[in-house]
Amino acid sequence: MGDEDKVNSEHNGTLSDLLVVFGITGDLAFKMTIPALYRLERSGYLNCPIVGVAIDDYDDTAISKRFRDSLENAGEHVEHKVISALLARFSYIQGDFLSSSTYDRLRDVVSHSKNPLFYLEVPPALFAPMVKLLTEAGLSQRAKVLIEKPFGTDLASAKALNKTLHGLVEEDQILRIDHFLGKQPLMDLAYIRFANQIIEPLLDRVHMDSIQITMAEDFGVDDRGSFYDRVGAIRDVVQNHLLQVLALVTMDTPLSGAYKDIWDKKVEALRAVSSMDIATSVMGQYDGYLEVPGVSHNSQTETFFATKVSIESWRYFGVPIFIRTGKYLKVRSTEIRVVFKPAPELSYIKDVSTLPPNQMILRIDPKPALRLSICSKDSTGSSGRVVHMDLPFEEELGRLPMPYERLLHDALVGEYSLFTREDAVEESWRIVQPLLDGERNVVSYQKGGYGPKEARHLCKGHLGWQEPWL
Ligand SMILES: NC(=O)C1=CN([C@@H]2O[C@H](COP(=O)(O)OP(=O)(O)OC[C@H]3O[C@@H](n4cnc5c(N)ncnc54)[C@H](OP(=O)(O)O)[C@@H]3O)[C@@H](O)[C@H]2O)C=CC1
Ligand SMILES: O=C1O[C@H](COP(=O)(O)O)[C@@H](O)[C@H](O)[C@H]1O
Repeated sequence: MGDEDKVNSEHNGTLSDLLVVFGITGDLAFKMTIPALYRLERSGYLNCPIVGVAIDDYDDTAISKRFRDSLENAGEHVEHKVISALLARFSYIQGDFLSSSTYDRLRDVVSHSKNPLFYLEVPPALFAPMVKLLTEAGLSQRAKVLIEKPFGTDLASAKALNKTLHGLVEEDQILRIDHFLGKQPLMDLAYIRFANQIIEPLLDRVHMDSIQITMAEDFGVDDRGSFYDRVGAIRDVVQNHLLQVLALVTMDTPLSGAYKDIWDKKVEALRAVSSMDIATSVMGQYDGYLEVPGVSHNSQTETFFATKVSIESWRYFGVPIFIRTGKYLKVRSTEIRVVFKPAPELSYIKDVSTLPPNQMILRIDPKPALRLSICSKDSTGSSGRVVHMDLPFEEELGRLPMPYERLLHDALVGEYSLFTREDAVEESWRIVQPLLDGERNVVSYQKGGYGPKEARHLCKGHLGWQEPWL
């Protein structure tokens, strides 16, 4: 976020002059939105009034306490000047989201705004009814509506939700959030790819063996049992986060930096991805999951998922993409790993075949960084070995904004490239849909490893899953 972002620059979206956060007393607001707004205030990026709406009665004292508790929980050092400025621009409206009187009360504030931004961080069942009530109240004409995930629960419901919303507002008034897209390394990925002659030309079937995308978590579903048990890993993180990651790794160069051009290329990339197949997928459930409060005693929900997909394009034909994610794995790590084909085994460098092939790793979490693993020769002997060239982002490139800080800022200033269009959402449901329809075979796995052993076979003929780079 640079100074130029403070004004509506080349981004061609709308500069919002009011932010209304529906669900300001909720869990997501507590964990993410309030800290993000605080950071934006501290950086001087907030220029408009903010209204929070929820059902409980909150007076100024209760709001102030909620904000301070949230910031403390986020480990934020609270500066008096900053929190005072944030609270000064904040007001609270109490009301039921399903009652038209709430929107009548909101009208007074919204009538002073040319371009309001309505952020719906509310239970997903309320997305459509709330946009309808906003529209009936005459509040949506010049507004943008920022919608949390999940957007649908399968292809049919995502299409139905899109259809309902399109009956109320235009597609370009809707911004769908996926917080992974606000992670700095994923935003930098396009730059790293397209600004480097030594990287982009190598990302093709001639040079690449495969791509591995890993999102490993070393914790379980904890207190989210009843939510997670209805969702599972595929809906929770694959359909959205990991397919967005895949689109960013494989998309072609957008025609320009305009968000619509970027969206076009991402959708094109997703359209080329094969639908996932149960035969080349593994679903697992960690031992002890059934004892988590809120989880059904005979649950078949997957807490681990691994799969292989392919891309129907001249460029990537024959390059398998391996994707895996799971709770209670050995480490917390999210990374993209490009495995290159081995160098030819010439008599001059015979031992190169004993070394792992070159790899390029983009670590998204924790500690974003880029690594190139190359084969070199040990100066004390004649044998080869693998060495790493590492670029730690924060040290080299400066402070990284948190995803919600970036996304809320972008939504406010009209930079929409990090949001998701209807066709991208529907394409990603299309890709996972066979897994939702098919007969599921969920195998158990022990905590602290890398999921069920069955997942290892997926990479047969390739390098095999690599231990994440930590
Ligand atoms: N929590 C998380 O970590 C994440 C959540 N999300 C998504 O964000 C959205 C919100 O999730 P989360 O914050 O966890 O949900 P919560 O249930 O914690 O919060 C929902 C908010 O909406 C309010 N609310 C609910 N129903 C009504 C109503 N009829 N009238 C007025 N207020 C109402 C709640 O008020 P009250 O508290 O008083 O009931 C609360 O402020 C969901 O779409 C979720 O999928 C996405 C990623 C992560
Ligand atoms: O959306 C979700 O993402 C988190 C992981 O996000 P991260 O930014 O902390 O890596 C995941 O734990 C959660 O189950 C899911 O709902």
